Amino acid sequence: ATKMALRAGLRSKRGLTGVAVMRMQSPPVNSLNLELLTDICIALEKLEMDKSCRGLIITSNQPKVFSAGLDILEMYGKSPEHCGEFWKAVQEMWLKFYGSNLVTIAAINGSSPAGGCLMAMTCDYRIMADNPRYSIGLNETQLGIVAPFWFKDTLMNTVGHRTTEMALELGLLYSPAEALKIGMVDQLVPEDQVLTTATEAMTKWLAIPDHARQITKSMIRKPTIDKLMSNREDDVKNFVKFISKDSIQKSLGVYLEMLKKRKA
Ligand SMILES: CCCCCCCCCCC/C=C/C(=O)SCCNC(=O)CCNC(=O)[C@H](O)C(C)(C)COP(=O)(O)OP(=O)(O)OC[C@H]1O[C@@H](n2cnc3c(N)ncnc32)[C@H](O)[C@@H]1OP(=O)(O)O
Repeated sequence: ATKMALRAGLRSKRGLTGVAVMRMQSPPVNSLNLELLTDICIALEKLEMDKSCRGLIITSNQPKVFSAGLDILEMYGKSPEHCGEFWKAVQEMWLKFYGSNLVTIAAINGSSPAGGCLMAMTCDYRIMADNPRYSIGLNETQLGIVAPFWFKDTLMNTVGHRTTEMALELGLLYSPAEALKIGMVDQLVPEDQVLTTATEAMTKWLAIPDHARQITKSMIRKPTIDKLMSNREDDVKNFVKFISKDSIQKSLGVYLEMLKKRKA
């Protein structure tokens, strides 16, 4: 049986029509594997074609975690062919979200490292739970891996050049308060208010005529999207070559062990 990895539906409560809520529910930590990425892309594609849908809130059904980022098990000990397929799915998710015509809001109700942070940053607006135990950021270098140029571009477009240098080179994970300070997230609220606040924020964004907002969004994001679009195949090749290196595989193995030991 196929596992439902997310729920998407159009809500009509409190006068808020045309807004879908996508809840990632891939236990234990919503790590982005091929199945979840594919489900997310298909759901977004359907919403994008649905004329009654104008906005999307993405959140998590897992406690304490928005998304643990890319599933390391999809990149560790796998064939080059598998790694290539996986990377295409990551690219697809980014392209669909970053270029979405919908108003997209991330309701970040838990930690959101690496690919989880990337996903949140593709949205138009980010609301995070004000819990100092949670963290968000692009921590790739801490795993001994390198975030590709389009991860870097997304971060730079969000927080600026100097902050990106520090954040990316040091692989920094920020507390919600720090993330707000550097502009990685836009608003902090108590944990139980993340979704309602996202709904309120959505009302403000939906007050703008769609065509004007969409053209403006595209004008700002298109150069970044085009850069990946014109380099997709090379980017896959680079990823496969990089991730297949013995030294990188070793780093990933050590990191996975560390995650397990930390738990014990
Ligand atoms: C020259 C340039 C070329 C460039 C080419 C490209 C190069 C490659 C670029 C790749 C980009 C990668 C992006 C990523 O997203 S990598 C993933 C990074 N993610 C992390 O570092 C997060 C790790 N996880 C955590 O910190 C915690 O799990 C978290 C805070 C999210 C939750 O903590 P919690 O205590 O609630 O949960 P546990 O740690 O106990 O985890 C539960 C189980 O889940 C496993 N787990 C966690 N995260 C992942 C993951 N990302 N992938 C796979 N598995 C994960 C964890 O091991 C536990 O498993 P067990 O129950 O079996 O022990």
